[in-house]
Amino acid sequence: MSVLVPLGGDLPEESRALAEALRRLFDGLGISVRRYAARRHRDPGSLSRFLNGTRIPPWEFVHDLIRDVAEEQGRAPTPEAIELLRRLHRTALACGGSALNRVQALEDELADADRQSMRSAALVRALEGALADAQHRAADLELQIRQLHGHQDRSAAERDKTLRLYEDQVTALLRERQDLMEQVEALGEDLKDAHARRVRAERRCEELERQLVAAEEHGEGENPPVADAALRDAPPTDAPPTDAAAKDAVPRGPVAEDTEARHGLDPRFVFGTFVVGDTNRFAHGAARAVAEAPATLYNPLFVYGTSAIGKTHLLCAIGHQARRARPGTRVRYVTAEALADEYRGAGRGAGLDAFRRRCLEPDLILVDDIQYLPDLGGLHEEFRHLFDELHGAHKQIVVSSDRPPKQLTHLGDRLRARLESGLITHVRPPEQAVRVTLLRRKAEQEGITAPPETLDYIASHVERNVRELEGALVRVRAFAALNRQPMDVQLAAVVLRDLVPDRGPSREEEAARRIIELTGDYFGVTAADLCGKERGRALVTARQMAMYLCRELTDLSPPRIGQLFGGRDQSAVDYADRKLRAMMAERRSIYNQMTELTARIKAVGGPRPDGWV
Ligand SMILES: Nc1ncnc2c1ncn2[C@@H]1O[C@H](COP(=O)(O)OP(=O)(O)OP(=O)(O)O)[C@@H](O)[C@H]1O
Repeated sequence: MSVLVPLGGDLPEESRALAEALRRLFDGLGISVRRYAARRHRDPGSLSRFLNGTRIPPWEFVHDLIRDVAEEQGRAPTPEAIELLRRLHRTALACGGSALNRVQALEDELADADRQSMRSAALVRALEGALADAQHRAADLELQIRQLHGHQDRSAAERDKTLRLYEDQVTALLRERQDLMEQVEALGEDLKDAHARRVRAERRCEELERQLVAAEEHGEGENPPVADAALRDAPPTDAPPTDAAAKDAVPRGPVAEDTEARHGLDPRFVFGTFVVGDTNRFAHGAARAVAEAPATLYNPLFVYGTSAIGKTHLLCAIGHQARRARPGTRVRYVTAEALADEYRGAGRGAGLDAFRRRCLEPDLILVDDIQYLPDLGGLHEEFRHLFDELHGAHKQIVVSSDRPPKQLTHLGDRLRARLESGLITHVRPPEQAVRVTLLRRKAEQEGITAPPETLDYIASHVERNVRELEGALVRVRAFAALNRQPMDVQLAAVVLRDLVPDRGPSREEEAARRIIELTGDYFGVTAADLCGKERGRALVTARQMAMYLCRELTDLSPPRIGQLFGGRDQSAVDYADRKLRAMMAERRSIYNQMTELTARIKAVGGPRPDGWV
């Protein structure tokens, strides 16, 4: 029988809930903690801590336990049971508060995103194969048809004869060709969807990797849990400290967190922190009007523009303001991608009904990035019906996209017509004055002291994307700190040289490219693989080695190296550096490979002036 350890009274509720569920599962095994620990080669002490809620186990442990119990009882675990425990586990980690919990949660999430990315990649490959097959077959048919027509063209007498002879065949071929063309078109659409999904899954992986690196750095050596409240009440790192922001700011703390989780609005994105200029004044005005009087003026409101110019910010600001103006307003912010996931998970019958209820519940629904809404065999039509019902019930709909409705051809004419039926506003990349204000704010938040001319310089060189703009400031500051130099325009110019396009590759860049090629040759993969997104274990290690070598053997900055590796972030390069150092110290095989590879690179010779090769 299991040894039941009493749950501690002062544990966070989430850990208690998880521990209780684990204990119930464990009871299903009908053996003691000690025997189970021996069977699974685990420490009985930590097993007891998992079961009494004083430590949160890794997800693999929970998963193993589910499987063992199911085996013991002779039936497979239901997906619902697994999903329920998964949710409990995530919640417990999120509320656990320690840096270790956060790292673990991120690792779990990364593994999920990784699986999703691999599934999408496999789907893309399968669709590409099917599409190529269909196209070949269509070309084949075309040839056959032309040959038959050729027969017919020989002479009038012969044509009549051959026509009769081949008529059935030609008709059959034409029909098959028509079917194939339709198939090709459908496959092309599916492929586009799969590509988009894959890109998003990869972006998610990269984002999670960055967070993981940051969490690992932050949590190095840290084991004692941070107080829950302290963690949750901490202000967001980039919350602007302006008066306007403070006035608009959404109250934080456990209660606010709970409601944020439900309506999905980012607490930082309020009107008070939105900088208005000529390029977004109209969109901002429309957004304010909708927030003050939902479903009266512009319904739907459609906001479009390129990446990172404040669309999500505006959508969330509408949501916050509507809730503030009319407490009790039910708001929901959702990305098209999340909506699609929900639809996919809903299935048919009761699941679909629940999905519809959730969508129809809010008084104000904000759908971000509608261009990513896949059809999934019916979602476009479903969304159209939901749109009609929401609109008919005088509920406000706000939609964002990277292009105007006219160009959203894949959504179909009827859905597009609805998106066009309200007010359409275009947000353009911010002008210089707005960019400078954004930089000044960012500098204030981050405690960066930079002369105005440096901010002007950065703003005039990074024009199209606010994320990149703010990233540039952070990079200039980091570079200045590392080199103990003032943040003047000359230094900014050096750093931004890496970011500003239209330069031919420098000698250093050529050297890095050579390193990438030679590393690829060494591991039997191409340079494109190393700079690509595939994430097999062997490929990841090879990629990290190449990054490490670029860092060691060239003078390129980490951000520039990241860019050469398919536009990766500096954190990926830093992570590769740390990981490789650790691996070389621990594994002789890696040390040997690095030595051999370095020798090969040096032997081949290269363009670097100081003679490294
Ligand atoms: N005018 C602005 N005022 C204040 N912050 C802004 C403004 N424009 C963009 N930002 C900031 O830039 C970042 C990116 O903006 P946001 O996420 O809203 O972009 P987006 O247009 O939705 O991009 P994407 O299409 O890639 O999702 C956010 O931190 C946002 O607060």
